[in-house]
Amino acid sequence: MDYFFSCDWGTSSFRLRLIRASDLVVIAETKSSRGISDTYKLWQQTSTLSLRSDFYANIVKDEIKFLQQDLSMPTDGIPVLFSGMASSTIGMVDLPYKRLPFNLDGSDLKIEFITNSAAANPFVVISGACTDCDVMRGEETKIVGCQSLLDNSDQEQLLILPGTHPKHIVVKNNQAIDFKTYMTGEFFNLLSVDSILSASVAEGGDLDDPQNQDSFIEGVRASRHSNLLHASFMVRTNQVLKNIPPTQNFHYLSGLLIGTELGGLKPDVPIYLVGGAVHASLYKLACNELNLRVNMEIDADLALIKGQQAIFSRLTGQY
Ligand SMILES: Nc1ncnc2c1ncn2[C@@H]1O[C@H](COP(=O)(O)OP(=O)(O)OP(=O)(O)O)[C@@H](O)[C@H]1O
Ligand SMILES: O=C(O)C(=O)C[C@@H](O)[C@H](O)CO
Repeated sequence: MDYFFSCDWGTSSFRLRLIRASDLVVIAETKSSRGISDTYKLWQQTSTLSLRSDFYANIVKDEIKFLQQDLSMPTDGIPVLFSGMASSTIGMVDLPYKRLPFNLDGSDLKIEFITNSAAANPFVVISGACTDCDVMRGEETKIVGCQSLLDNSDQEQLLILPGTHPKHIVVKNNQAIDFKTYMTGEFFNLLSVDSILSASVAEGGDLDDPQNQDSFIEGVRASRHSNLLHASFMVRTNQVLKNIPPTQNFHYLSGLLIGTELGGLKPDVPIYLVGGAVHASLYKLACNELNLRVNMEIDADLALIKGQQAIFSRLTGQY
């Protein structure tokens, strides 16, 4: 089998890609807002009608059908590899975590094959990892995909994975040994969409615009010397008292939250930034302002695909 479907089913979005395994080329992809959080709420509203796993599997089947429309090749039988919240308490199946440490080659992560006679594609679910007090689902697969780029030594390296629940993962000797989760992306969303501050922020301003960049850096600086609960209210007073435009305020809030997340990191530990283009620019700017050294930037989508391929090929001996 020279193809696999890569499914990254996160808290807030669903991403499905058809991958050619030999060279990791993305043949087709789709992204929707049918994240696990909304899917779970939807299933609860209709729970008398279907089993949870069937309800989720039907969404995947719909998305494969959608991708199939523009494809000139059959996709029946191609395995779907799931990472992320698909294996969580609110996901398709609830799988136990691998307790840290885990090996960066993916050899000790937990995997489950789901057999569903009605599905044309076998499902393979990669479970998450945990410590005594923290959990991750999805990021462990990305870390496996980063392995070849990391330094296999006893020096600690810090992998920062921005997103809804950013992770700071400590790696050494080819193992992930510790991590911490931050609510940065979720707080950003709650504050900018659901709080009183929503009236004072607007998306859409470019970070390359010097005024937006200055506002972002002002937010990062405020995170160093001011209390978060006080400094976040400045988004409102910036607008009410100083007429700061909402697009600039958006960047101030972003800088404030990202700066708060990064505050307290040790400057001597090399950082590997594993994110998409938008987050990478923001985090690089914040690290620069906080005198933190970014050793390397790694594309998070590619890391995920490489990680899934590595884990699946260990299981099947294929690819
Ligand atoms: N300028 C910004 N500053 C801080 N956070 C942001 C900014 N723009 C978007 N975000 C946050 O980034 C998150 C979305 O990014 P991304 O899609 O990479 O996250 P993810 O973790 O992969 O998502 P999922 O929830 O599907 O797992 C949202 O939580 C959003 O609030
Ligand atoms: O395992 C869970 O239940 C999580 O909430 C993990 C979550 O933080 C993801 O790692 C990123 O969204």
